[in-house]
This record gives sequence, structure tokens and C-alpha cells, in this order.
Amino acid sequence: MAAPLKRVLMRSARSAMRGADRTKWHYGPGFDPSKAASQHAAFAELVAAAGARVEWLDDRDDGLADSVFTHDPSLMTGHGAIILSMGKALRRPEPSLHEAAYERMGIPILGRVEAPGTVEGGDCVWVDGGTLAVGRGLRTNEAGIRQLADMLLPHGIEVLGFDLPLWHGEEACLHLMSVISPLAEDLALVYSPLLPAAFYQLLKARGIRLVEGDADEFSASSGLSLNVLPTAPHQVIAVAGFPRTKAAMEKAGCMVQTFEADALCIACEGGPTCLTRPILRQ
Ligand SMILES: NC(=O)NCCC[C@H](N)C(=O)O
Repeated sequence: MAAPLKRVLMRSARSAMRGADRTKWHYGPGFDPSKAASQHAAFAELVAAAGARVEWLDDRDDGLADSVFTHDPSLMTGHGAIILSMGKALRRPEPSLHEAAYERMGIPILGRVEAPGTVEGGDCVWVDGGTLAVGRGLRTNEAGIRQLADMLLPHGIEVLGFDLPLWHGEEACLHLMSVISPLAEDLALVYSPLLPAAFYQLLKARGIRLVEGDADEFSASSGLSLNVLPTAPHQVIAVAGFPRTKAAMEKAGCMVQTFEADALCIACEGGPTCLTRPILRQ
């Protein structure tokens, strides 16, 4: 998940978030659609400057404000894309946007997670090419994890489910990727108090070194201090304003670029990872 990012699916915040009702979407008081759109554009420039080709979903005002968080409605594998099934009811139409985009790009569809199964991309972490860890919580359920496992087993990929805590409650967003961001093949930024214990043990057994994110910054940002996007091993994009987490990554040998994201990420519970669906890393 930290190999050089070559191709990525994104959606501009310009139209999708324009008319969003912040109470309906569970966005914080800092949400500001026009500021969110310019912060998104600045982030997209960083992604492109890192060498990734950005594939844009249509910039349409279809009322799907969370669709800017393209990490969640689909998952990419070496055998094609998997169209997922959203746990957050307001996001249920989003996977069809991804499916249409993959068809347009000529990317094969490996399979679809179907109701009552739910799986969101933010709950999926590739520990290595043959192991997918999946967080079981409010967004991803056991039925969805079983469907994923059945789809991936024939390709020699093992799917392992790990229970997530409730944390800030049913309306809030907590994914497995909220508590871990890969930084390199053998390095990850974590907030260990919320890591499923068995997942923590798996990471250690696989020789992955853990950099601890600062606890106060994690709490002040509702976890967004930890949500960093690797564009290559040891090169990451993070939300500005969390110097202790940034320093911990730098100490571990990472180069960290930041962008202002109060109106987009902090307010809407999704960081740089969530704003991108990697299609190709190599
Ligand atoms: N992978 C992620 O952590 N995505 C963040 C999604 C935020 C969005 N507001 C949501 O609640 O689904």
C-alpha cells in the first residue's frame, strides 16, 4: 500500500459537496463547501506532482457529498476491481459510480460485495500481497468479509477479519485505516490504543515496524492526524497542523508534505488516504 502511486481515482469536492447539509452528513462546524473544494484542488495537485495520474469521477452535483472519499466504494486487486457495498446508508449509490469509471477505463471487475454484506475500502488493509486485513465494525460486516474471502481465496489471498471498537458512536466514521497508515513495506503509522490486538500482533509477526502517532493530535483531529497518504515508500502527504505526528514520521525516515484541510478532512472525517482510490501502485 506504499509502493509508488501511479494511477488513482478521485472526485472533486466542487459539485459533490456544494449543497451538502452538514447535519445530514455528520460534518463538523468547520465544513465549508467552497473552502473544501479549494483544499481538495490543492491536495490533487500534490498527488499529481508526486507522479500519479489522476482519473476523475464526473464532477456532478448529484448530492453525494461523501463521494469525494473515493477510497471507500471499491477496492483494487491484481485481478481486477471489487465493487464494494457501503455500510453508511447515505453512501449506497457510490459503488455504481466506481463501476462505471472502471468500465470506462477498461479495468475488469473481479466481483461485487452484495447486500446484506457491507465492506468499505477504508476497512481494508493489504498486509502483503497475499493477506488482506479487514476491520469488522459499523461500516463492514461479517457477511461482507465472507464474500470478500470467497472472492479472493481462488487467487491465493487470505482475508482476515478484525473487530473494531465503537469509539465515537454509530454516526461517526471509524475504519481500520483510521488507526493505521502504511508508510513503506515494513513501516506503518499507527494509533495503537485503538488497534485490534490480534491485528497488532499480526503486524509485529510480519516484521512491520510501527511509528506511534501522537495521542493528543489524534484526539484533537478525531483521528485525521494519522490518515496519511504514501505516494511512494517513505514519502507521504498529510493534513497540516500535527507537528508531533509529522516529526515521528520524519524520525522514521519519511518525507512529509502537508496541505490545509480543516474544511475538507477534519470537518468531514476523511483524510488524504480516504480522498484517493489507488488503482495502480508499482
Ligand atoms: N476511508 C475513510 O476513512 N473514509 C472517510 C470517509 C468519511 C465520510 N464522511 C464517511 O463518513 O464515510
